[in-house]
Amino acid sequence: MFSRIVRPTLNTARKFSTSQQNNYRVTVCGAAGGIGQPLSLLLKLNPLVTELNCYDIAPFTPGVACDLSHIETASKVKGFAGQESLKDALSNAEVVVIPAGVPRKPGMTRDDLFGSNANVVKTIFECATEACPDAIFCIITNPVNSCVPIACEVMKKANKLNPRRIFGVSTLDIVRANTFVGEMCGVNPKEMNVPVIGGHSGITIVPLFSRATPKVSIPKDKLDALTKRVQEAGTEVVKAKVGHGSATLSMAYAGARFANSIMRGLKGESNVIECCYVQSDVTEAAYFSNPVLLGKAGLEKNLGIGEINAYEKDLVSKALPELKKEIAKGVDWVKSQ
Ligand SMILES: NC(=O)C1=CN([C@@H]2O[C@H](COP(=O)(O)OP(=O)(O)OC[C@H]3O[C@@H](n4cnc5c(N)ncnc54)[C@H](O)[C@@H]3O)[C@@H](O)[C@H]2O)C=CC1
Ligand SMILES: O=C([O-])CC(=O)C(=O)O
Repeated sequence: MFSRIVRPTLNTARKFSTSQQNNYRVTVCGAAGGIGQPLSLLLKLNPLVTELNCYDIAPFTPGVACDLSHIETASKVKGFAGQESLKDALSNAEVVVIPAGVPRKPGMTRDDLFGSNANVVKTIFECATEACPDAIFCIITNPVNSCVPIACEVMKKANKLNPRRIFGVSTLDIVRANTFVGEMCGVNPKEMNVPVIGGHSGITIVPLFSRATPKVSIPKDKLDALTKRVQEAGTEVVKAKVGHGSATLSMAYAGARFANSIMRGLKGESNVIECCYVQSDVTEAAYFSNPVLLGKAGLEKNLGIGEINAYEKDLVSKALPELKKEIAKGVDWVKSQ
């Protein structure tokens, strides 16, 4: 009997680390920040990550990498501080996750961050056109509605644009909708899946409760408040943090979930679907978030909006003018540079 028990040996540990070598080289830009640090931690724990490059302009970034490198998972962590190391940090990356840039303070809109963050995104993508043009890019930096068009325009200028590989991360909106509706209806939020479409700011965020799975019935008099809570959830956190930034921990979770889905798609897993903000012809807006099938190409298939009810159609029609304005702002800004 005892002889049949297989004990872990050094050999099996070696096998584990070898299998990891087929997985992905990931770079986090903004890795020393409020989102970047817990996001890098979650990526260090993900067996789909083989190499984790932590890049930030903050001089202590190698310290963040050193700290992470002591965690007993097989991936290798390296730290890169300062813009002169950006090219090395991005070189050969397969997945790049970008939470670099300034967060909101109370009273600001996400669009108020454009003046600081447009340039952050432009700089990273200008470097990426040389260092890792074929990587998959996951943009967290706000205003997401404008930053994704900025990234695409920079890649287009360099003749390197592949819109199937540039994503705005709106996963936190889905995570919040799942949580809020789950709490309201007595369903474990982990079991909930509420698509959220449109963009990632105020009224451009359109939760589709009619398409929630499992099916939930939300009383008519609660639907407006629930919709508004999802649309304003970022501001709820900004206010609660009283001047000390915006969502970081829930965003790190959401960013890690999205990056994990990207890597599962790259691995060839079937039926990996996430709502995300991408270049699109689904509506009159040139960028739009809705469920997409992820795969080896990045965006394998845009699944569109699907059936929505009159209430949700009205939300989409209110979202579109704002979304188009924020998209044009990003596109025009790159063209003016
Ligand atoms: N997509 C979404 O759902 C969400 C987006 N965000 C956005 O994520 C961004 C980051 O938020 P936090 O981590 O809370 O801010 P933070 O200020 O804590 O961290 C940002 C980090 O970016 C670094 N950074 C600034 N300029 C840089 C550059 N040019 N290159 C590389 N790194 C640079 C800073 O040194 C800092 O470490 C903000 O724009 C925020 O609005 C935040 C929450 C949710
Ligand atoms: O609200 C903010 O500024 C950060 C953000 O995008 C969110 O939490 O959804």
